[in-house]
Amino acid sequence: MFRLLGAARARGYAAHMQQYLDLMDRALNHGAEQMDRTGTGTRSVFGHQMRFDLRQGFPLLTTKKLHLRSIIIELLWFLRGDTNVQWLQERKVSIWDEWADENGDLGPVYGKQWRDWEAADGRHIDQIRELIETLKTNPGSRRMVVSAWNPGELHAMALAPCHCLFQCYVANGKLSLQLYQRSADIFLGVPFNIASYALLTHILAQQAGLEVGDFVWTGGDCHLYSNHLDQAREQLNRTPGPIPQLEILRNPGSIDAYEYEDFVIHDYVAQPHIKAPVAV
Ligand SMILES: Nc1nc(=O)c2c([nH]1)NC[C@@H]1CN(c3ccc(C(=O)N[C@@H](CCC(=O)O)C(=O)O)cc3)CN21
Ligand SMILES: O=c1ccn([C@H]2C[C@H](O)[C@@H](COP(=O)(O)O)O2)c(=O)[nH]1
Repeated sequence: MFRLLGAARARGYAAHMQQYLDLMDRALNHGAEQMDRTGTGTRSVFGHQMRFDLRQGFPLLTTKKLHLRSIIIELLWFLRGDTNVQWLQERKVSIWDEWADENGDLGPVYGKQWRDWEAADGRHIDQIRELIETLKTNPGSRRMVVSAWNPGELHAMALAPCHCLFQCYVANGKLSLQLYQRSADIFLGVPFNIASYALLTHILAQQAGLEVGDFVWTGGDCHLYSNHLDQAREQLNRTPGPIPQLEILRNPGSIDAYEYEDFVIHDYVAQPHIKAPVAV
């Protein structure tokens, strides 16, 4: 009986992360060849959706080893409202270095827009605090949207937001979250983005006293860079492994009090890392 349940869960999970490989396969074999801002060239498709039932487990890619530490620290950095890479560098996370100026600044990117959106009338809007308040007091709301896409400040950002908007939804005590990602680097960025928003869903659910539901990933321009094609083929030859599980060791009582050490991933058995250059 337990063996059967385990097998069913593994099959469910294989379907879980198989969705990522399906997107990769679609771009590789049916994508349009495009030139892009970075001068690298891509194969891209427009419009794609994946759905991860977070009760089955945590959607961390097993067909290539991922550095979960960078993902957790980056999310905590967004939640701090921080937009300077110094805090990341002090924690040995270098994924934003290429885009920072000589002072480490990225301009008013995610952290700024999430925690301190400046309105035309001078108000400062903490979208994350307001979201948690609404999740607690009016979970049926259809307006639980957080946007990093601030057209008035795009010119000052080192990179326009890729994961630019998300919406929350509560039914039967379960929190679901859908992300709209306008531009998606399938090989490097997307595995990070899926894990990051799955983690955010767990954190928001904990703060609002809810269970987790689905994380829905919706992509706009979904592309494989031309210097990631061999790596993609290698990954497509691999089969997803069993589902890892996330444990949050304590409830720190506030969205602002999480620490890296609060998160533990269990049963993460991944195939070897595959290196790929990032397009700047
Ligand atoms: N072209 C491009 N793709 C991205 O995914 C991306 C950007 N640019 N610019 C902004 C951020 C930075 N992000 C990044 C940047 C680098 C890696 C990267 O090099 N990942 C390696 C090692 C990661 C580590 O050091 O932990 C990987 O193999 O996943 C991933 C995401 C996501 N974003
Ligand atoms: O979280 C992220 C951040 C960035 N990306 C990728 C998507 C694109 O390949 C580049 C951004 O270039 P644009 O010309 O601004 O679209 O970075 C990602 O996948 N995930």
